[in-house]
Amino acid sequence: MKIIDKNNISELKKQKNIIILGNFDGIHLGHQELIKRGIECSEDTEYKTVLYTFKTHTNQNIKLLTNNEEKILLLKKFNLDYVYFEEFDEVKNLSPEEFIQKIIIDRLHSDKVICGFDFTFSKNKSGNTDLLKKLGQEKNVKVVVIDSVKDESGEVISSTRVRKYIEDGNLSEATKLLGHYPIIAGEVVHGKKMARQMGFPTANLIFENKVYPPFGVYGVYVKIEGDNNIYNGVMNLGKNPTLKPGELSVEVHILNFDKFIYGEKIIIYVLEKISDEIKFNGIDQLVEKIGNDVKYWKKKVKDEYGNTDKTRKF
Ligand SMILES: Cc1cc2nc3c(=O)[nH]c(=O)nc-3n(C[C@H](O)[C@H](O)[C@H](O)COP(=O)(O)O)c2cc1C
Ligand SMILES: Nc1ncnc2c1ncn2[C@@H]1O[C@H](COP(=O)(O)OP(=O)(O)O)[C@@H](O)[C@H]1O
Repeated sequence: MKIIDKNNISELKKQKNIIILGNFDGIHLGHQELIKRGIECSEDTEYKTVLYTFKTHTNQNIKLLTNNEEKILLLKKFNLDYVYFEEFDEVKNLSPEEFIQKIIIDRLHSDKVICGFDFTFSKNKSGNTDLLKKLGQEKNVKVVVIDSVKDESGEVISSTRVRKYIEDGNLSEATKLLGHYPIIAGEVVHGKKMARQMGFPTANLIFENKVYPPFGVYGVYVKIEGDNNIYNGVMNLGKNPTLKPGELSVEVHILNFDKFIYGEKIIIYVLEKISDEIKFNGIDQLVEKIGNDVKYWKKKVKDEYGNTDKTRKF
């Protein structure tokens, strides 16, 4: 899977491409169905698959489930040929005709696109799937529109619903709609070097302006780039009221692990909440509390998550 943008696109001219269109925030089960259908359309043909998405989401007023790096990590498990990141500013004022001619046909060298039932495009979202089909006929571009994917109660799966579940702390429902655990990924940065002294070193990630579950301590899995193991861990997400008041952080203590991983990329899969963040008056109480969180999670992992590889949702 190659990551490309408009400056890095010459390869697309070597073949015809199927374009899979959307924002793809979260890569939930609806997105996954669309991707699979796009890949199916390319099978036994000379076509390559290009997932077309945006460097910045088309709606700038919402917090996102996934930054671009997280999106790429989640897309890796599909057999896509390319992921193309578009500058939204460049296409947002195009007319529907211009979008098809300049972007789909000329830029992406395509005559086949696939999108979801609610896809909109062009200036002021003036283009919808009907118009896309109509323009496609005129310009010899085949347009496939897939129906909405629903959950077991018949409700349409959407990024909006997943955002709400995560912000409300309903991680099991979010995981159902996503088809994978909610993830937090990034590069390990330096913290205040206090956690190690307490006996629980934590790998810190930058706290971003994105959708997070409510502040607190969570049981998680951790994957480190270049390391095939899946580690258990406990993550503290929040304000660190005892030691770093006012500082927002994401940090994870990885169980049975003792290596420096500064600068390395990790993915945290968030499973369930263990406890709230409490403000203590002394470090001893904090150390005891963290110890209890770790003990609780170790037991839970052993009793409930141990040997359940088949049910893990990565
Ligand atoms: C499992 C776990 C539970 C934590 N619970 C709390 C808590 O209840 N209250 C609190 O003020 N900080 C809590 N923390 C945060 C740490 O006390 C501390 O701020 C942090 O680990 C220092 O990190 P640093 O040295 O990496 O900067 C918790 C951390 C972990 C790993
Ligand atoms: N079990 C572990 N879990 C998380 N990080 C660990 C662990 N063992 C060693 N480390 C390393 O130690 C660092 C954390 O130590 P810590 O004292 O919390 O420093 P910092 O404040 O810089 O995060 C991590 O960034 C990582 O490189």
